[in-house]
Amino acid sequence: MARITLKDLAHSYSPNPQAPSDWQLKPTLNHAWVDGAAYALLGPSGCGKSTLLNIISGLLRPSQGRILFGDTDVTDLPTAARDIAQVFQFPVVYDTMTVYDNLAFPLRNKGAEEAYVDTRVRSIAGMIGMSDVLNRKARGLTADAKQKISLGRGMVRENVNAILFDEPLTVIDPHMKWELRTQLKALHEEFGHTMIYVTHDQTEALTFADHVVVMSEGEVVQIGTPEELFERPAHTFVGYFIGSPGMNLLPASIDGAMATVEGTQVPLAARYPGGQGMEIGVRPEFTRLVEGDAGLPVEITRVEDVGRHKIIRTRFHDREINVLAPEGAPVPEAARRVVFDPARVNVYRDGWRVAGEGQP
Ligand SMILES: Nc1ncnc2c1ncn2[C@@H]1O[C@H](COP(=O)(O)OP(=O)(O)OP(=O)(O)O)[C@@H](O)[C@H]1O
Repeated sequence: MARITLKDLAHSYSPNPQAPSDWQLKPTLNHAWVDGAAYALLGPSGCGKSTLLNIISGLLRPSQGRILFGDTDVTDLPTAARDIAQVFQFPVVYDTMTVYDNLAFPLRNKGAEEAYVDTRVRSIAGMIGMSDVLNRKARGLTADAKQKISLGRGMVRENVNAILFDEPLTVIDPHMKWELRTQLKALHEEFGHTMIYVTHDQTEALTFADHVVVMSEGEVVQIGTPEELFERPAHTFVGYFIGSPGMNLLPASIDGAMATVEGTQVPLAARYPGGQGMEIGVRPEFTRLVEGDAGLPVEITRVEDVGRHKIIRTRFHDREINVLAPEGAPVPEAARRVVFDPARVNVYRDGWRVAGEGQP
């Protein structure tokens, strides 16, 4: 296992990049990813997740910068020399081999002793729920089962530098996804591999990873724990992209501990520097619909029942403000204002979070 360092990294598929949009990974990425941690690369389609993963795996050489595993510079090493395991979107299994032999393959390939192979294969088979079918040929198994074998093969070697997963649950039945995500997390906790997991699905990222790397348009906009991304999104993109629905964002002017939105004052929990291009952001979880004269005047446009919660969609001038209310809570007829929990309001300038006085 290894710490992974991205040093002054950038990538363009064009041979002669000029404009910022010519860079698929914008100059420059500098990060050190902790040995033994589980990372998710999360972002919408086209933001550069696979490009970054392919640079880490050695399928792609970066246009600029270096990549280190521990203290070893691997930038010029091919994939085979990087000692990594990979799990792709679609199953990579040998149909004519048994499940057992498929799982054993990466170990035998490295010349492992058969006694060790046997212990390891049985342990992994137990964790992916395939102990009963070890002697069956992979041919004829469902796509789900084959992808479980792929996950098992990715996990079977103990001494890899990292395990890379590229949208590995795409072919898995929705009801199995939850189970496999949970199993992957358990496998990570048990074996402590450095894992990097690419997904555009926030639920997958947030349940699997200790550290979520949020990407947008070729940039890493935040690396944080699921809690940090929820509580303190570093960029409005993170606030909006993560959460269901995402963060409410409103242009505002800021004066000390008071924001003004379309002429209405909104109290903040700390003093902030003012400036141009300011916005406040507050999650629907910390937004309430109230009666009376305090708060932002809104019109309720729709109420959606989504299981344990209700999403109340409201309109404020030309913007939507969403309110999350408990399932059973009535929507008061006379409620025509929304208020925010001041401690949960984040302030942004030009899209980036500004810390209030005394705040992290
Ligand atoms: N071989 C290539 N040549 C040119 N452009 C490419 C190539 N591969 C990817 N791109 C472009 O680079 C950008 C980033 O693509 P990438 O596949 O890394 O994104 P992603 O976040 O993994 O998206 P997805 O989830 O759709 O795979 C996209 O605009 C894509 O069109």
